[in-house]
Amino acid sequence: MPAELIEKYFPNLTEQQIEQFSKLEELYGEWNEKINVISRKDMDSLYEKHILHSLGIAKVMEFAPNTKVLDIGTGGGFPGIPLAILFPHSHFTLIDSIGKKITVVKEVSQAIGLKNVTAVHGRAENLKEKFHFVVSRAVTQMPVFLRWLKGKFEKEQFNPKHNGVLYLKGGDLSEELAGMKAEIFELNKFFDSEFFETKKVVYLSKGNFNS
Ligand SMILES: C[S@@+](CC[C@H](N)C(=O)[O-])C[C@H]1O[C@@H](n2cnc3c(N)ncnc32)[C@H](O)[C@@H]1O
Repeated sequence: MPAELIEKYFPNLTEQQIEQFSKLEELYGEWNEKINVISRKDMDSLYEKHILHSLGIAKVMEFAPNTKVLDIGTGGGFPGIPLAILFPHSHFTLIDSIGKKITVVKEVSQAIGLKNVTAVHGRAENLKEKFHFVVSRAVTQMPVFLRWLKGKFEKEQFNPKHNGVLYLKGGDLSEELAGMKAEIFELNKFFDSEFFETKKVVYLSKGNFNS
């Protein structure tokens, strides 16, 4: 079962979490027939390239209960849905500017019984809510992304150890992150596969953006 790949790296999953991860293959397979949410060539490696990749964030940050997390440009639900399965006591708001992708997020979340996901159709820069963390994967260049974060963090709740941005990136980041105080975590330290050789989690705490 492909969900075994997830158990290999996250051995403390509950039965419910294992079932939820297991169901994703069929659900995304069905949705991909109707709407192209995941590139078709990647469907065979859904668990590695999308689910485990999304969970790279969980190797860097363990979200405490009641943490509010925003996933900007979630597409079909990455990294938000895998993280919401892994952290059932945190709340995840998944936003995308394309309505049909948000339909997929809503349907998949409902089908696996996720109670901690809110799916929003809209542009991230227009969202007025406040969060503790922002996560994202493959949406835009960091300087643009940082502008979208204005007003997204509660000032009085801001604690640099417990708030910030976790961004999944590939390739060379030196130019994009020039002048920023970023911590970079190489995912091949956590996951044993060629796919992760160039993949990283960029962690930005306050000081890099106008909260
Ligand atoms: C390349 S896809 C990545 C989707 C997903 N994060 C993933 O890794 O599979 C980028 C997504 O960002 C969304 N997007 C782009 N600009 C946005 C904005 N300003 N607000 C919300 N979503 C946006 C697009 O609609 C698209 O679904």
